[in-house]
Parts: sequence; structure tokens; C-alpha cells
Amino acid sequence: MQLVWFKRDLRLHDHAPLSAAARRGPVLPLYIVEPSLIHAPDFAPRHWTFISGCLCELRTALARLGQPLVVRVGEAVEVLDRLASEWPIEAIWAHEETGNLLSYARDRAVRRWARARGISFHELPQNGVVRRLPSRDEWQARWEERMAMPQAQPPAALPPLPIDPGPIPSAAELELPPDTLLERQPPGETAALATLTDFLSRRSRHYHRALSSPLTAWEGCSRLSAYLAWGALSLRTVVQATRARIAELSQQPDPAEAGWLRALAAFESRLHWHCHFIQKLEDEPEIEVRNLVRAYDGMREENHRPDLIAAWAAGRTGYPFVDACMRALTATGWLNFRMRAMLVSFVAYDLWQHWREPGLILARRWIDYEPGIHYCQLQMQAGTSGNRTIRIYNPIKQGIDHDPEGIFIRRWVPELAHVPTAYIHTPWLLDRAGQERAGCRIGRDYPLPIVDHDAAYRRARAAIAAVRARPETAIEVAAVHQKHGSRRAPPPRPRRTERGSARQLRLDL
Ligand SMILES: Cc1cc2nc3c(=O)[nH]c(=O)nc-3n(C[C@H](O)[C@H](O)[C@H](O)COP(=O)(O)OP(=O)(O)OC[C@H]3O[C@@H](n4cnc5c(N)ncnc54)[C@H](O)[C@@H]3O)c2cc1C
Repeated sequence: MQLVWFKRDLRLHDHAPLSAAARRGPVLPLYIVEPSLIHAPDFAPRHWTFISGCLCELRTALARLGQPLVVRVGEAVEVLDRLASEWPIEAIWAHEETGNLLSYARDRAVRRWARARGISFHELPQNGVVRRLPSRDEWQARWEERMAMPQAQPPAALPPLPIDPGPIPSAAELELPPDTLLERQPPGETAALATLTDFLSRRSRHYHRALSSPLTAWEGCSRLSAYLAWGALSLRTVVQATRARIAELSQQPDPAEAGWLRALAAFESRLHWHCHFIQKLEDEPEIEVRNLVRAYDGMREENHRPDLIAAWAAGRTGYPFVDACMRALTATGWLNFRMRAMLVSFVAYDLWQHWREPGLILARRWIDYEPGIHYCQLQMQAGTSGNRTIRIYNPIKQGIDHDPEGIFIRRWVPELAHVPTAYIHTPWLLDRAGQERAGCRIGRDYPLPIVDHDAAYRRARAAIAAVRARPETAIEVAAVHQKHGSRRAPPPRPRRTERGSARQLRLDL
């Protein structure tokens, strides 16, 4: 008997382990709810709600083939050991996972256990991330090869087994706190495929123009991240569908479609980024917990301020656009890239806090939490990854650029609903009478800014410059680039002159 272990790959289509196992005989399809993972500090009830929705659909889809998904609660080795005592398991099939340090240790333990029991354990690639990659020089070609491979077809039928599938436990049964999400994406493979089709056929037309502002991003971005993160959709399916759509649009004589092609090209490049970042964690799992460039160790640690982190996490910094983004994230589990970067910039530069604790808070809030992307982006936005450009976002300028009328702010920070537009990004500048008319006393109904951005900007710039000036930093940064760099020259960036409080710091490393 072949055991297929579903992890972050909750789908039927393009599931190579399932297809390969089914060619060899009867299949026991298994999902393990692992207490050590679901009670870890990067896991949240909203993740379980999404996962369990995917599991329900997968169970039904597999049942239609003949054998429903079996669900067990327990640590992986324990559960597998019990099943191996009851069933003649010849081999375990799974996808390679680039997860957190816990799942990394878990996979090693399962490999050791399987070897000891004489059970072969086949781990097949899940995306463009290459295990034991010898050098980044060949990564791009390997990614292309993987994306061009035919998608694995689901088996036509699975022989039924006399095994109790077991319940899919509720959050309460797993002793998880209640899920407080207000708006949620529908889970599962059907919703994933529908979202992909809807994006490629309609919503992607203005993707490159819609992705920066939270006013347009909810509709204009693909919204595929949660499906990719939990594997309801394979990256190969997305890449191939995107390329087919590009080919289709290229054949249309209408020059108006050139913009759409540009939008899809911008989208496709992000599908490379998906694996580019995960590859870094695959190659260096410790970057979940420590700076990629060790020269930055000690830069912020002594300034740990739980009260400031708590205000940031609650959406009560006194900077309306930052607070609106945080509250929107808390309620929906999603945020567009720029706003994610701004939240990290604020906590890392304005509040001068180490990325680790805020990173766990964000991991619990993103419905699409993908450790490889998350920790690399977190470090990149906090300036500890050796990236060439360090960007300190100005929270007022971001609001003015991306929410000029304050529509997004008013929706998510209702205390400010009646503040005049001229003051919506800087309500503390409104005089007392104006505050009374707006029904919002700053400092009582909505906080005063918890930090002065201009002063924080100067402090951050000086601290970073001091570390960069050390010769050993340059040596380390070069080594990091050699190990993790994309090998693609970054496109030249237009330089703008920014002044006063509208200034945004960018340092070329
Ligand atoms: C601090 C920080 C943490 C992040 N954490 C995560 C995370 O845990 N999970 C996650 O999927 N994305 C993460 N991102 C990247 C990005 O913000 C999201 O992928 C994107 O907003 C998801 O929405 P979408 O699917 O509509 O994206 P689209 O813009 O439609 O992009 C399509 C897909 O491309 C990939 N992608 C897009 N942007 C990036 C990027 N900058 N880096 C790597 N891959 C990208 C994702 O898989 C995404 O689903 C993070 C970004 C930052 C700044």
C-alpha cells in the first residue's frame, strides 16, 4: 500500500505524489493535524479555518474517486507509526516542503523513522524551489524546466480501503482560540481555479496599475496567494495558464491589448519571485530566526518596546494610513505588497524594533502565510538581508499617494470618518474646533502619533549608515548576494528628489 501524505498541497490536480502513488497500487491519502505546528507562534485560527475548508473539499474529491481523505491528529512520526502497524505501507509519497524550522525538523524525523522501518519516503518537488541547489547560477533554468513540465493528472479511481476517515476537527476541538476574521476568501481547489480564471480573463487587465493602492488591489491583484500557500493550486498551473493567456492575447490584433500584456508580464515576474524567495529559506532555514546579514545583529535588540509593538499591532499608531492597513489586515487576512512593506518599514524603522516579534504577529494575520516569502520579505523590508536598496516608507506620503481622499482610512479607522480630507493623513494638525466638529478628539478618540517620523527617519538612516560603513559588512553582503542573489540585474530605478516629511529614504547597498 502507498501512503500519500498531504501537507501544504491540498489539491487533486497537478499533485505528482498522488499520481505516482496511484500508479503503484492502493492509496491511503492522509492529512495529519500536528499539534506542535498548529500551536506554534506563527500559526493562527484563521489558518486552520482555511486549511479545514480545503480539507473538506479534498476529502469529497478523493471520495468521488473511491477513497476519502483520512485525517488524524498527532505528531507526524507517531501517526505514521500507528498507521504502519495497522497497514502494510510500502512507501510514503509527499511533496518537498520549505516550511518553518519546526516542519523542517519534523521532515527529518520522518525520514529517519521511515529509514528505520524500511519504508521508502519519496518527496517530489512542489514548485520551482530546488532542494540541495548547488549554485544560484543554474536556478532560473531549473525553474523554467519545472514550470514547463506537464501537470500531473489525478488518478481515474482509488480502490476503497476499510479505514475510518476520521473527523476533520473544529478549531475548538483543537483548542485553538476563535477565528476573528470578518471577511474571508473561500477555501479549496474549486475556488482557487475560479479565482485564477476570473483573474486571467478579466481582473488582470490593469494589474500593474492596480497593485499598489489598497483601493484597487483587492480586486486588481490575483488574490491567489492563500491558494498557493496552502497548495489548493500549484504554481505550475498558474504559470501555464498565464502563459496560455499571454499567447492568446498576443494573437489578437487589437493594440489596446498591449497594456493587458504588460500587466500579465508584471504578474508573471511575481511568479518567479514566489520561488526565488522560498529558495532562500530552503538554502538557509535559520533566516526564520536570525538576520541574513549578521553585521546587523544587535542593531535594534536593545530598543525592544512591547508597548510600541502592541500599538502597531492594534492599529493605534496615530498614523491613519498605517492603522487602516493594519486593521484591514486583521479583518481580512490580506494586504497588497506595498502596504505589507510599509507596515514592516514602520515597525522596523519608525519604531526601531527587531523584525522577529512583529514578523510572528504578521505571520498569524496573513491568511497566505508562506514562511519562505514571509521571512525573506520581512528581512528585506527591515534592511537586514543585504538588499541593495533600503526603503524607509513615509507613512504620510504613502497615504497621500495611495489613498488621497482617505476612503480606505475612513473605512478602517471609523474614528476619523468625519475628519476633513485636508487633514485625513495628519489629523493631529487639525485644530481643536475642527476636531470637535469631526467628532474625534486626537489623543482621546484616536491616538497622537506614537513617534515622530522625521526624527525616526534620521535616526534609522544614521544607524544603518554606521553598520554599512564597516568593511566587514560589505564582505558579508557580497557573500549573501553570491549565495542568494537572483542573478538578474535589477532594473534602473528613476530617482526622485523628495523633501521634508514627504521624504523616503532609499540607500543603494
Ligand atoms: C513583509 C512581507 C511579507 C510577505 N509575506 C508573504 C507571505 O507570507 N505569503 C505570500 O504569499 N506573500 C507574501 N508577501 C508577498 C506579497 O505581498 C504577496 O504575495 C501578495 O500581496 C499576495 O497577493 P496576490 O496573490 O494577490 O499577489 P499578486 O500580486 O497577484 O502576485 C501573484 C503571486 O506572486 C507571488 N508574489 C507576489 N509578490 C511577491 C513578492 N513580493 N515576493 C514573493 N512572491 C510574490 C505570490 O505567490 C502571489 O500570490 C509578503 C510581502 C511582504 C512585504
